[in-house]
Amino acid sequence: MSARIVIKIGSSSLTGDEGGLNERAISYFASEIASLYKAGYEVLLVTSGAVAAGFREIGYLFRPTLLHEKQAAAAVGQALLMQAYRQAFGSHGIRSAQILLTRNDFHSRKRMGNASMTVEELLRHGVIPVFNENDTVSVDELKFGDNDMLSALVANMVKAQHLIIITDIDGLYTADPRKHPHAQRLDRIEVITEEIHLLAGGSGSSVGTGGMRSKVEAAKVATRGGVPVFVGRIQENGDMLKTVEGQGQGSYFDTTLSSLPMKKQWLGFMSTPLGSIRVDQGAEEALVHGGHSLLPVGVLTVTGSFHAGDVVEVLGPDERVLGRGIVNYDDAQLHEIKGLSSSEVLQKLGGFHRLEVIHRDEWVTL
Ligand SMILES: Nc1ncnc2c1ncn2[C@@H]1O[C@H](COP(=O)(O)OP(=O)(O)O)[C@@H](O)[C@H]1O
Ligand SMILES: N[C@@H](CCC(=O)OP(=O)(O)O)C(=O)O
Repeated sequence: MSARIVIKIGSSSLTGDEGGLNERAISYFASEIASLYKAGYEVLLVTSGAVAAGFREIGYLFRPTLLHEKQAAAAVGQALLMQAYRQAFGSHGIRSAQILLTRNDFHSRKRMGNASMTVEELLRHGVIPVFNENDTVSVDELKFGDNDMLSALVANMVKAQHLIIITDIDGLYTADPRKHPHAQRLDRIEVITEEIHLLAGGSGSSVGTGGMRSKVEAAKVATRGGVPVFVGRIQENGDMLKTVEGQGQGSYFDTTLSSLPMKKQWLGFMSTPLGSIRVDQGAEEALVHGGHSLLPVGVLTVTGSFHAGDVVEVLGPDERVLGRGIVNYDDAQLHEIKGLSSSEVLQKLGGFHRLEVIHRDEWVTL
């Protein structure tokens, strides 16, 4: 199988503050992608830009901020975006296809399976799948918002060899260089620590959404799924191939030593938690560092309404998210047994129940 590359292009690289599509940029990116394609890579594109491309045509003076206005602008702009890519790829003899997804589609393993089969079929026929969020049906609380996370989930779904996130800046700096001109670029990031997260700020332009923060989040998800990530800029002929070969202008994020199997990727990054469980310091230590299961004795508080088998989020004593797991009790039972020792739980519920609240095999540290 030839190497698979997922490329994400942000709004800031495709449009200016005044909106509308920069056709020159699209044809440049298409020719760079065509060079990868012709070199034998399987390419998948995740593109933003629908809202930015459409808002002027609909009559808004600035990029809208209200959900229904963004959705209307995206409905106009998505067609313009696909038309531009279709033409640009077509001039290199390459066909393209549109795939619109929502966060919800990743929650359901069945829908993800269908999306994945469609993508495989397109690739088999040499067609480049072009993804964006399905803005019309995404509701605020379930939106990707920016496409960085969408690109990470797509990269994991297709088991890509690289995720290339193209933006308007040449990588992650020690601070936003628009505000801190002396900031230094980080060329290689082996582990995405809390400090790395703190370096990354929001968007610097009025058309971009997530800024560097959402790119680092996305890099974390992709690298934990075994996909190395590049975040940076391309601007000259041949830059895309150079970037894939490790010579790009930007930051490279290495994969983690033990990448998560698909089941745990789903649990950690795609599932919907139906409640949360706050645990004490000892339980946090056991779960996060000790590789142990969560026992009732460590549970402090329980929120939400869930059944055994559902996904819940686990918080530390300070309410920081520690991870997610599949819970073995429903919320009412858990309220009854929280803080109890194992023998007290056995007395209360009898010996037929699994003792662990979350088994370590069904747990992901985030
Ligand atoms: N530490 C940082 N290093 C580099 N860029 C940063 C940093 N923090 C914030 N940014 C901002 O992130 C912007 C890129 O994100 P964004 O505007 O969302 O682009 P895109 O539309 O490509 O997703 C940069 O232009 C920059 O202003
Ligand atoms: N789905 C939206 C993405 C919004 C957006 O700005 O994303 P990004 O440029 O990746 O931060 C669109 O196409 O306009």
